[in-house]
Amino acid sequence: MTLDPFYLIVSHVSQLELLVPQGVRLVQLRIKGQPGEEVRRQIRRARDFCAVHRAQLVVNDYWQAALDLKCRFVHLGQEDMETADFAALRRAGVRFGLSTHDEEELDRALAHDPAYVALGPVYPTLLKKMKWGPQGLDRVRRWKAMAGDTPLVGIGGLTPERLPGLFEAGADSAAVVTDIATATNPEARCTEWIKATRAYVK
Ligand SMILES: Cc1ncc(COP(=O)(O)OP(=O)(O)O)c(N)n1
Ligand SMILES: Cc1ncsc1CCOP(=O)(O)O
Ligand SMILES: [Mg+2]
Repeated sequence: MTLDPFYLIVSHVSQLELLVPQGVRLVQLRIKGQPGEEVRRQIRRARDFCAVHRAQLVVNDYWQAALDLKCRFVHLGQEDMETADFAALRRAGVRFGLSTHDEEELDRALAHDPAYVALGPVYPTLLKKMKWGPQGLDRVRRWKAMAGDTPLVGIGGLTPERLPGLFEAGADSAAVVTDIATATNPEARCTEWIKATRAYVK
């Protein structure tokens, strides 16, 4: 499976509705700290919006809601993997991407035959406190070699300026939250990302 090289991550469906029409092909809805009903309302809205705009929606964390609402793709972290029903996801044909931060996690993730593995944080991130320091581009290179045919997503502290290094190191896709969410003009910044990643479409 080929992944678009630009992987946008948003925290609310309204951001998705603002940015996807710029030409985003791969977008994750990463909702935190909301009641279940609100989460499902946003997932439903994102699902329908992405279908109209031919963007691939990835639902973060809420794999059961994704199954119930007939979404096709989820992202799971290591803790999420402990509770996820992989058999049910497979039966429903729901693809999944998995977070990894060290080699043990990478081995565990690859054993599930995911649609991609993500490595982060490649650079320092402001989004959340993490127990891992910046992984760096050598680690991206190593992950690419170990992941074989499984696509590799880089995440954490990415900016358009950092993309050539990331892709040269072997990443297939670059995921971003902060650089776009905190931009003075997120739409314009999103367009910059789209332009900066087009050369890496496979
Ligand atoms: C593409 C991508 N990579 C990594 C993550 C992080 O997932 P996780 O470790 O479960 O942390 P939260 O995002 O749930 O806080 C991601 N969401 N997307
Ligand atoms: C959720 C997550 N997982 C690894 S880094 C990260 C933060 C997102 O990256 P950024 O906000 O720096 O673009
Ligand atoms: Mg998670």
